[in-house]
Amino acid sequence: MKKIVVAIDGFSSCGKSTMAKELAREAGYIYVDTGAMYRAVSLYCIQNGWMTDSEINAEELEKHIHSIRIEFKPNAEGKADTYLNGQNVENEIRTLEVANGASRVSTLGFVRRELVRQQQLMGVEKGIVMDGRDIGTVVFPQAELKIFLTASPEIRAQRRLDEMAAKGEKVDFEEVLANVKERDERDQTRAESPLRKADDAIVIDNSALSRSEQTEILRTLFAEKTLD
Ligand SMILES: Nc1ncnc2c1ncn2[C@@H]1O[C@H](COP(=O)(O)OP(=O)(O)O)[C@@H](O)[C@H]1O
Ligand SMILES: Nc1ccn([C@@H]2O[C@H](COP(=O)(O)OP(=O)(O)O)[C@@H](O)[C@H]2O)c(=O)n1
Repeated sequence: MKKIVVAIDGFSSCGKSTMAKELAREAGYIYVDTGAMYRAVSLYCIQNGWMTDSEINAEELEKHIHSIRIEFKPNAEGKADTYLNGQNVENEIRTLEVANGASRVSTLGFVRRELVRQQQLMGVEKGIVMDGRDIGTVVFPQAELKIFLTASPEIRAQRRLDEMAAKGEKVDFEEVLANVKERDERDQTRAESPLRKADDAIVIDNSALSRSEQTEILRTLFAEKTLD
């Protein structure tokens, strides 16, 4: 079976990482959550006091961009946790505040260039499933399988709310919905690598699909692309 690159892009909280992780596990591929990388940069800015509600200190961030080390290491359950300069930040990066900051730092060209460079290095040997916003358009335009995942904003907000509630976090639906819509809007309208469907991407709307149904669709597409 030939090794390929699988690029999964789409809107916030629609299930990209759920399907990407599942496929990577089954195929024995590396899985990379590029959103976690933008979230780690966001957390780094917050920790250093470089991000307020209205501004990002882009000058300081640019000076330090090469000192930000992001790694993924398996935890006791075998899932990859995100590390920022040696610290496990997997839980910290999943807040709405960090998500919002991620969508703001991701508009900066020098941030995107550095993270894209690292992502391309991770995929040189193929055998990788990567999810994000620009994987099929910018990071791996030659990816053999490209998916553009979507679902209605209300369904996506409810899924994210359920996930946060399961972790014991108290957030309200309107707050999560506003966060999802604001990030979608910023992702689609930014000048640098805006979120858009690659011309050769396959669109999957999973609003009415279960996790296993969406994985089955992906599994079938993957099998077709990896036939020798
Ligand atoms: N088809 C689905 N039906 C219901 N919930 C789903 C489905 N796919 C994913 N989820 C859940 O939705 C939430 C967001 O999924 P996630 O994979 O983190 O999205 P993304 O990577 O696009 O942000 C998670 O809690 C996940 O378990
Ligand atoms: N390849 C990527 C991945 C994420 N991002 C940005 O990073 C933010 C967080 O990404 P994420 O994938 O963790 O977000 P969710 O879909 O999990 O809510 C997004 O809102 C995007 O603005 C990006 O610009 N490019």
